[in-house]
Amino acid sequence: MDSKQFGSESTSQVFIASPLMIGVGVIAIVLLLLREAYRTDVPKVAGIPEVPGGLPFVGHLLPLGGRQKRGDSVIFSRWASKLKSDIFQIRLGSQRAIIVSSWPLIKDLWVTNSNALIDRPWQPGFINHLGIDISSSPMTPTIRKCRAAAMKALGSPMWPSYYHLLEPNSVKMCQQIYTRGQNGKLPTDLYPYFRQVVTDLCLSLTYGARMGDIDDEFSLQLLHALQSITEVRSSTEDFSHYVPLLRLIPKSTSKTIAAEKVRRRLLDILYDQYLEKVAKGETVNCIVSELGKEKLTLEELRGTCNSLLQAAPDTVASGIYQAAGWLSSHEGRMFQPEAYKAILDAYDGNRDQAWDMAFREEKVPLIASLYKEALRCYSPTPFAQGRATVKEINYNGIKIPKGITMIMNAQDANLDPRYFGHDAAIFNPARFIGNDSSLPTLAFGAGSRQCPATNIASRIMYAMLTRLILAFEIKEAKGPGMRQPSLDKRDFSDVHGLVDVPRPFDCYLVARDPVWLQSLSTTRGKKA
Ligand code: HEM
Repeated sequence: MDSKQFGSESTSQVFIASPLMIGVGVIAIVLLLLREAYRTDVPKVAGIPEVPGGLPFVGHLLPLGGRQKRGDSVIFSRWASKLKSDIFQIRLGSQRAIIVSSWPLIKDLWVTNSNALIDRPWQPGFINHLGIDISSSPMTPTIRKCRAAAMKALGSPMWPSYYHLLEPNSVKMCQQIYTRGQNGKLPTDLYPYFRQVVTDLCLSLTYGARMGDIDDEFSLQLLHALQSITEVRSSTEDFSHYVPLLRLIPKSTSKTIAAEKVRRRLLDILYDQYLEKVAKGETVNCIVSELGKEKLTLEELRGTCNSLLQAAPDTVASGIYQAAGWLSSHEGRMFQPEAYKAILDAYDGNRDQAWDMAFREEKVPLIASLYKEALRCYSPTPFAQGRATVKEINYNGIKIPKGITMIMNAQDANLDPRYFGHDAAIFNPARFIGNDSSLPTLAFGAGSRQCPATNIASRIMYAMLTRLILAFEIKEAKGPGMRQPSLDKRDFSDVHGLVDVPRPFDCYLVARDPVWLQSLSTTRGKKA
């Protein structure tokens, strides 16, 4: 056989093999696509209605993730009404999820069956870039240890060591608002102020750092990175987190990877600063200094710190901000004199004492009720955060299988007239007076993975609102270019991930007593 012959034979062999291979390939791909199109991690659950119209591959993802300029809670709520059912199932790509929207059902499942709902669903393409992350991980032994360390750092025995941060920061905040806003002549956006106070606390309790220790650019970069990660967490925006086939397409980078790189670099700087302080002989009390004592590895400690820093700034700031937005509205302005009087009455008219005690006790039922109502009406995390079952639950004869995603529609339940009465849609600041329930709203979730910061976040909200009302009259900023607060309970944010960041608004803050305000010391009470 000459070389020419050999060449032509080889070509014809390839020519014969190719259609066969292509045919087999096409059949394999079609079969794979058919299998993938409707495959879910857990089969359809009998006895729970499914939202009709689920598409191949993506299931019910299409209207979610803010693609209709509405949060997932609002879409869930529409589906619940259409199906006339407080419990239904959907397909998030290949992830089957059960959505629950009534208070009694959520209580039965999240609280009564707390142990069965202790895991979090895995969000591939997100969580694998974050390292240890309490909020998004199943309850592994590592997460259990980190969560215990977080609970300890956030527990009430630790609060006295945080007063020396919160108290001066909130004084500084009020004095800055007064000066920069020229005592109500210029409009003020309160959000950055609230976020600053909470971030400073969290930096201190995690890495022993302060916002003041670091320049503005650093804080802004850190806050931006934290917010970018929060926007992706539990979000249905990115199909590839739910559709396995899409994860086969290589991604050179993503928003999460970029934000995590920045977050890691900045937190490494904070960690190095901590080590420098220790090397100089300073005593720094923070979570990182517990290394060794808590039997956590360095990576676990960092994971704990990152999880707290990640969860805190926007949630707490969002809660206080919406309360302040309502206070600046027409109804809120009518309420302010009553709130001011209630605070003074609780302290026999002693304004200094009322100011001093704001972080130390919740003595004014009306203010406690105000922050709870703000959290009810404007839940910063409207669909809490998904859970995954670790065992089968038999619920009224329905078998909810192990491994399924469970999502509470906290926003819907918080606004449910069947639970809160005919005026559930109205912001009533006195609603929670006399209600000492340990679960007044579902803003912090419920059960085994309820927010570990529920109490401290509530106290911060209480104290910040008390001080704001003592210091200022808050007025709506009207006129050209002025932004009004978004007070629609189901539409106050343009961010549709896990945390709703309220739309910005302006207000005027007029000091009730400028001399008194300026006389306040950033230590405690009045300047000497
Ligand atoms: C008003 C403020 C806050 C709100 C509305 C809020 C809301 C929530 C919600 C709904 C969850 C999920 C709960 C569940 O699955 O049942 C959660 C979890 C969590 N929150 Fe908060 N949170 C707030 C403030 C904070 C703060 C200040 C921190 C830290 C300093 C924090 C740290 C965490 C952590 C670490 C988790 C994960 C717990 C786990 O998965 O075991 N949160 N939060």
